[in-house]
Amino acid sequence: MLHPESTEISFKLNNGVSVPALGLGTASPADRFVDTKEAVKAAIKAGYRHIDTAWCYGTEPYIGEALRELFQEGEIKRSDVFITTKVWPVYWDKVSQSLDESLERLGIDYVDMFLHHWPLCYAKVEDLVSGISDLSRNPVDALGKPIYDPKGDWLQTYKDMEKIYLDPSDHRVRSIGVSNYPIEYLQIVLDQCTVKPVVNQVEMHPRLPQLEMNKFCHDNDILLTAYSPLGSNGAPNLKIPLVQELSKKYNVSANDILISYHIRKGNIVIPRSLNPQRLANNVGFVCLNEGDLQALDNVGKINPYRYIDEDFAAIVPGFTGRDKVVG
Ligand SMILES: NC(=O)C1=CN([C@@H]2O[C@H](COP(=O)(O)OP(=O)(O)OC[C@H]3O[C@@H](n4cnc5c(N)ncnc54)[C@H](O)[C@@H]3O)[C@@H](O)[C@H]2O)C=CC1
Ligand SMILES: O=C1O[C@H](CO)[C@@H](O)[C@@H]1O
Repeated sequence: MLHPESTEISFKLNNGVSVPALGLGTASPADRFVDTKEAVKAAIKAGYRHIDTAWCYGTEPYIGEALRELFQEGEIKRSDVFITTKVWPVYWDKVSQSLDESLERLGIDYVDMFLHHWPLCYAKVEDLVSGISDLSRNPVDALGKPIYDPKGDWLQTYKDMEKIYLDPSDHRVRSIGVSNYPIEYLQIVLDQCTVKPVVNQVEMHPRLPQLEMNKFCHDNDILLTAYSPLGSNGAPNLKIPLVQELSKKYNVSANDILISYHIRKGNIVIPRSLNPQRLANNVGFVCLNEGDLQALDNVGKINPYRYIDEDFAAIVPGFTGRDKVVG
């Protein structure tokens, strides 16, 4: 049976904007920031039309360089590519400034999707102005404990994003959404804000199937974006026995199974790779059947496992703040 490639599938956000289902993740390790530029170029040449980044990743300038060259070479134009960036909790009350910094680094004048990265508020630290250092991104005290802003209000960040989105003279964002919001926080947004988030970007894969979140979001016309679909560093999810089994059954890569799992459920997915060959080879979409999807959900239904569960996140319901463990 013929299927489109994952790069050819798109969804409609609740504000009517179209989003390619497959995006390129760009939380590259610090020693490979520079390789992000070639990865973006390779991804675009492989058919990707969606790039996920964030102020805190430090990769925006490299993505910007790639885009500039792609535009100059006539490979794509700005409107052909969907760009997401995010506001980090140190900028919880400086949303407009964060957006401007991201746009400048990316070398573009609007983003397609602007997300609130985490519903928490960090304190500002002195070296913030000198760039994205570890401390400016994740301020900690002498004991290594996260320093939150006692006056912080995470909902204020979303409300400030709304103001930008709703201002008819401000064209910097085409849609706004959230990330790492538990259901109870999404409900607060639905009750107290005007603009419904277009997505909630959360960790999601067979070991963390997010079934309740998936139902809540789809019932409320919010898409999910699955981050760390391969299990983050080292791609441990590729080794899940059922994923291996399905890859044999459908004669595709394990990567294609993990990506198709989300797209088949109507969700966006943003795997990361800096390897041009993998980027080109891993765009196969498999129309997994209901039984396959349920079996994949069952992998983590009873004992869900988060790969991204950092110290600072412990104050967000559902996160424990334990150190990251790559399983
Ligand atoms: N909103 C948020 O808080 C978060 C968002 N993200 C976003 O999601 C993206 C994806 O998540 P990540 O945690 O980066 O991990 P991921 O689950 O995409 O896995 C990346 C790892 O898999 C490896 N890999 C990729 N393709 C492979 C293949 N075919 N075979 C073998 N290994 C392969 C990569 O080299 C890398 O080590 C990020 O880059 C970022 O854009 C990630 C974490 C948190
Ligand atoms: O997006 C993100 O990436 C890092 C981990 O890779 C995490 O802290 C943040 O949410």
